[in-house]
Amino acid sequence: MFMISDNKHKICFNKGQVLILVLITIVSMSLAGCRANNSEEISPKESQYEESEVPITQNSPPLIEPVEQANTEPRDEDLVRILDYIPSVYIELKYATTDNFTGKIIYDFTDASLRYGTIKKLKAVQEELAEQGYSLKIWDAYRPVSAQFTLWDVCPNPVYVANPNTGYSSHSKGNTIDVTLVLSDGTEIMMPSCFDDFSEKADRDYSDVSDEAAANAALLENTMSAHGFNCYSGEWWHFSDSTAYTVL
Ligand SMILES: C[C@@H](N)C(=O)N[C@H](C)C(=O)O
Ligand SMILES: [Zn+2]
Repeated sequence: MFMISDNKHKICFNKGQVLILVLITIVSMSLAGCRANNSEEISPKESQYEESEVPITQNSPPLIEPVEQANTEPRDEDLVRILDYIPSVYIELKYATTDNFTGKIIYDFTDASLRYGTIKKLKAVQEELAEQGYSLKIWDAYRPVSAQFTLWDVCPNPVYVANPNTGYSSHSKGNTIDVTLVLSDGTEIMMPSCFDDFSEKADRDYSDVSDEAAANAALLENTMSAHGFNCYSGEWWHFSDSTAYTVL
């Protein structure tokens, strides 16, 4: 027999009751411990953090991050950000906005990327143009195959959009750009047509545009050509590195 007492009360327990009290105390303490451990694992703060770590979309370019390069020069076939190597170039990716012939956002990234080997050639173009007061302005560079299907759905004309059902656009190989010419301070100049103007003004026969537009288009074409780019006859803005790569 056990007894607990204060000035006014006395409570007596037999051995069985004491044993039950001890068991209840042990079970309560271990349940409290479990709850404490679990609350550490699934605290709201941590679960929110994990959700924000999943921003990758299927359209993201398969870029080689500078950190992976460990201060060494990339390999020619590495897909890298153009601005990391040619910071003076202007970039306005039309398919990252609704300001393109589809009226829709075609891909969800805003970094323009190309093969490093192609960027080296483009850098030489930019330097030569800068000496004359001009700069490149890039409208499109690496383009995922999924984006090509979207463009083809809206404009199934192989002169203006490469058919992804029968081959790949060279944009999806990371060695091709859609580019125009501007002044070094970014001022627009006369060119044969707007981007993706799918009319006769788009081709490289400049006899149907003003002398000024023809001269500017010729300067862009000749400089790109001199540094190893092939100039697509159907679109004055479309250039491919003469070095071939596979689809990414
Ligand atoms: C859609 C246009 N900007 C373009 O790049 N056309 C060529 C032919 C392509 O789709 O590769
Ligand atoms: Zn193009």
